[in-house]
Amino acid sequence: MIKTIISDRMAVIVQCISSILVATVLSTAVNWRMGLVSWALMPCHFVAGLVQVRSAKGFATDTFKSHRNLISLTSEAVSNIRTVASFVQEEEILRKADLALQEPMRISRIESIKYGVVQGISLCLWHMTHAIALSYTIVLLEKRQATFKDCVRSYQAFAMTISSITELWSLIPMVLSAIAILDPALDILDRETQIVPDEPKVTSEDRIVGNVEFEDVSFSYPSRPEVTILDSLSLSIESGQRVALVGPSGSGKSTVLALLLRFYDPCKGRVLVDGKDLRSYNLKCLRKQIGLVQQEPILFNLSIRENISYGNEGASETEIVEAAMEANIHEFISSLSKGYDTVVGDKGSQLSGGQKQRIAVARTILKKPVILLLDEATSALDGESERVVMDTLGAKGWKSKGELSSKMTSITIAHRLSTVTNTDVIVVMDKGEVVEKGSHATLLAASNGIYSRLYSMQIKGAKD
Ligand SMILES: Nc1ncnc2c1ncn2[C@@H]1O[C@H](COP(=O)(O)OP(=O)(O)OP(=O)(O)O)[C@@H](O)[C@H]1O
Repeated sequence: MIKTIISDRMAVIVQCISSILVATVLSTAVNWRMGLVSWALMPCHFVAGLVQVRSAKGFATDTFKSHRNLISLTSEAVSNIRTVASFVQEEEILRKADLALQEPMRISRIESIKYGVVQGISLCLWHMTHAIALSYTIVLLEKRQATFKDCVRSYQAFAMTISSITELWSLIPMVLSAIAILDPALDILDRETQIVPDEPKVTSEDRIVGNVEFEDVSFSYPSRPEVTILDSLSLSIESGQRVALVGPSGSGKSTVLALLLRFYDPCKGRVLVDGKDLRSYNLKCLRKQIGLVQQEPILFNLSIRENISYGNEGASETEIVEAAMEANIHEFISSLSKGYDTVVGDKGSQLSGGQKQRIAVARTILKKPVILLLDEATSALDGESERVVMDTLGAKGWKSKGELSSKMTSITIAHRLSTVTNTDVIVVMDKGEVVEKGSHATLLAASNGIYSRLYSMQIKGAKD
């Protein structure tokens, strides 16, 4: 609609405006008295048009808002079609869609009637101006203040302005609909990030080694500022260390990763990498050195090769295959008839959860991050595959600051504790605080601890 307005309608709008100007000047040039009448009647046209526009504006905006509910319902239902089908919610979605359409229909009915009445009134006003102009032409003729020829010419020129004004106003509702569509889009485009108002330039200092420190960090999400998620959390991780974050759901584990990636800034305290506050780093440069694999990996409707090399477009075929081997997915890819050229479908829908996770791990391995963040990244893998992937990741090390770091720093979040028994340090979180910290053996030895309780429960569950 915006394209139509800009490319087609704009030309008509310019044409109308120039016709109005030319016709009024022409009418004045032929007979100045008639010209003055044209000018005098012009405000009537505009008042009529203004009334129309005001009614049209409400019409366009309200229906757009009500349709937005329907659009969000439909797109959500389509993208989550399996969940909808498994809960047999098709009828319910249709019912909700029907309900969502009631409001636009009601508004449309009322507004159409209102719009029709207003349109009628303004047309009546325009015809009245015709009548006034014609009556005045007769007066001029009777008083012999103009010849019949000039009266006809001048009146015809005046009549041209009316048709142009009518056409101009009839385009206004369409322009307003386009603005109603454009407004929310521009709102999003104009949003400024609060994270990097003044991004520092990239310096050699921005190359990191991978020491991480949370210094007395407190945090609440901007959408729920009254709920404290992290409460004076302090945590120190050395370069190359493999750390696991465990604890009850909602204890703030993923939030720790979000702060490290600087998706948010802490409300209190500091997050430091190599002793330097995250806020002093060039954000893009910092994020390039941190790899994140999430539980629900985001794959694109592209080939497996393109999905693995996403963000590393320059990677060679050998590097891609190596990454796939390390993520324990090469064998599966090779078994496909199109191999690495297989397209994975929308959001990777043609792959299993574990295959998607391994492709996401391969993508991150290819990125060669200095710090690796795994948020339930291997939860969909069977025990054997998970062990292979975790062992590969645990042994990884990249060149940083000109030296080969022994291992990359990794922070792993896992609910399945068997995933993290081999890590150097296990940090147990509860209600946004670190409540226990140590190796698997140390934490298990404290028989009253949360970790040992969680672990025995999982072992018992597995045996049962
Ligand atoms: N974007 C957000 N806005 C508001 N609150 C949020 C947001 N994301 C998470 N939370 C809240 O923050 C708290 C901590 O969430 P977080 O995801 O860090 O926990 P978690 O320990 O990783 O949980 P899980 O193990 O279930 O993934 C939760 O109570 C959650 O409801």
